[in-house]
Amino acid sequence: MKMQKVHGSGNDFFILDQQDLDSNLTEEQLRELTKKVCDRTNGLHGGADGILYVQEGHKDTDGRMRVINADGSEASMCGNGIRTVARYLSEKKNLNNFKIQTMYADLQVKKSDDLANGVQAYDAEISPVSFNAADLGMNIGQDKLIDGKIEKLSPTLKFSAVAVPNPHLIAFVNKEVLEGDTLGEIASYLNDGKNEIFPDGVNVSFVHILDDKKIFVRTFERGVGYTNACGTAMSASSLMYHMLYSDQVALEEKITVINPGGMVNTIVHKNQDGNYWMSLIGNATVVANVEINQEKALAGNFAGYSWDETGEQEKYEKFINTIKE
Ligand SMILES: N[C@H](CCC[C@H](N)C(=O)O)C(=O)O
Repeated sequence: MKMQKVHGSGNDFFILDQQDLDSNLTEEQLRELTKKVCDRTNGLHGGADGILYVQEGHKDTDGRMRVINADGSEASMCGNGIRTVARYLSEKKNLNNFKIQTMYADLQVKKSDDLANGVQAYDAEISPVSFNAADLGMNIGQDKLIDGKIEKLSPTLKFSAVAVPNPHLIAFVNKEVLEGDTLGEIASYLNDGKNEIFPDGVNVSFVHILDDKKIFVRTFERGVGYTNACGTAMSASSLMYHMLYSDQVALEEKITVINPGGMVNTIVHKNQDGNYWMSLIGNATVVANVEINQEKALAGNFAGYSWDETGEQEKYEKFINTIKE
């Protein structure tokens, strides 16, 4: 079985093309394989944040992406991941501008200018966007939450909840709170599988405004925990930045989003129907091509796999060092 180890802004995944399977996987096997492969301690070569499962897409698309989190749960979307799947399909089918089928939408993706030597980039549509509690799986006694309090979570912080379409809870904070433990405490509670506010969990992000049109986003992801970056979270945070600080950033203006794993650019759009959607532009790095015995991997036995590095990771790290200066 072949896979690619990839990342977008340091949010790392294995891409598994259904065509490369030794034998078809049941739904349960796909979840089990993901949990075993992604385990940071006993997994494949240091594990990953999830598996991006690629299949043939339906009409008017050139592929389908399913997102399986490291804990085996399935998500409706992955912003960093879809850029890497866009690159995978672009190179496999010689495409530059096409659509990828996801759980709730066929999303436009296109190759973007390299960010630096050897750092390829793609531009992905992030949509649909909803503020409705039902789309968020949120129970707070009201239908929307935009810059409002959830007293049970914090007496001071104000939150916004938006589905893109996976669910995000976002708070704008100062540097001290950004770097503190509050994010992990709130997110661990909301993803404990027992709380009544988000019974199905939620991705939680703290956002700190660095400068005009420049934000830092730190995310604790549903189904994973802290990640280097979360593409849908950075897109959702950019939308809330525009909505709550429209004096700083208007529609169609490029926002620079810094995260622990690197950076992306985002643009907030509004279509004729008045619906928001975002562009998420950032790296799509292939770290290595991997070959492993499928049956062994399903049993969590990773002896004897092949790991063929592309050399792109060191070019990505060189690029990151330039933006951190
Ligand atoms: N953990 C997310 C899915 C992965 C999203 C993230 N990796 C991204 O880049 O958008 C969820 O359960 O909704």
